[in-house]
Amino acid sequence: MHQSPFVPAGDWRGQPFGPAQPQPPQYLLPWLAYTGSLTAALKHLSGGDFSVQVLGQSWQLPRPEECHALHLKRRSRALVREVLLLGCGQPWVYARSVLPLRSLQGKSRNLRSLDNRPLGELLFSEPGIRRGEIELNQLRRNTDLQLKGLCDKDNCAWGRRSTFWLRDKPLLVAEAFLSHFRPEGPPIVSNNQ
Ligand SMILES: C=C(O[C@@H]1C=C(C(=O)O)C=C[C@H]1O)C(=O)O
Repeated sequence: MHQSPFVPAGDWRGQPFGPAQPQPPQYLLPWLAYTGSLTAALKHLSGGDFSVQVLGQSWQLPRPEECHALHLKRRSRALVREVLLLGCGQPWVYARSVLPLRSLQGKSRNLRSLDNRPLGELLFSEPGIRRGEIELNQLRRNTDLQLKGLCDKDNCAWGRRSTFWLRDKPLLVAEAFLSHFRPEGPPIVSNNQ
């Protein structure tokens, strides 16, 4: 049984976080709020030394909070894709995408067989793609798994999630920025990406 390396530590919340909430580190704020393609920004930051490592991609029952976000009935199955995005050979981002069957029909069927092509390259090439609100959360590492170099001492990573609408069908994408990810500035995208 595939175990997910991360689970949400709290509730997903829109921005800005209230003063009583734990605050993300300053250097991550522009990356957590970034509405463009994270893939394109990571490719620029890594000087092109970027790759996707697929941890798992299978038809599953999404988590209750994912079903709620996708307005899915509780017993609906979805294609759950979990990846690590690596920059300069280091794991920079963990991503979990939940793709309902009804969103993977017709022209969107190609999303079923992405392999190690980045989901973002396909989504952001679609002229009609829309992105909903970005919500933030801390994701807690599943300590049953021996995934090294992913979190700081508190076993948590700051993450975000948003729903993409492709041909009016929802896709839920969550990303967590890992301990190796230490950008010196905000996301920048090269002109040719
Ligand atoms: C949505 C994007 O796609 C990225 C690539 C993913 C993948 O290949 O599974 C998942 C989430 C994103 O980090 C993006 O680039 O913004």
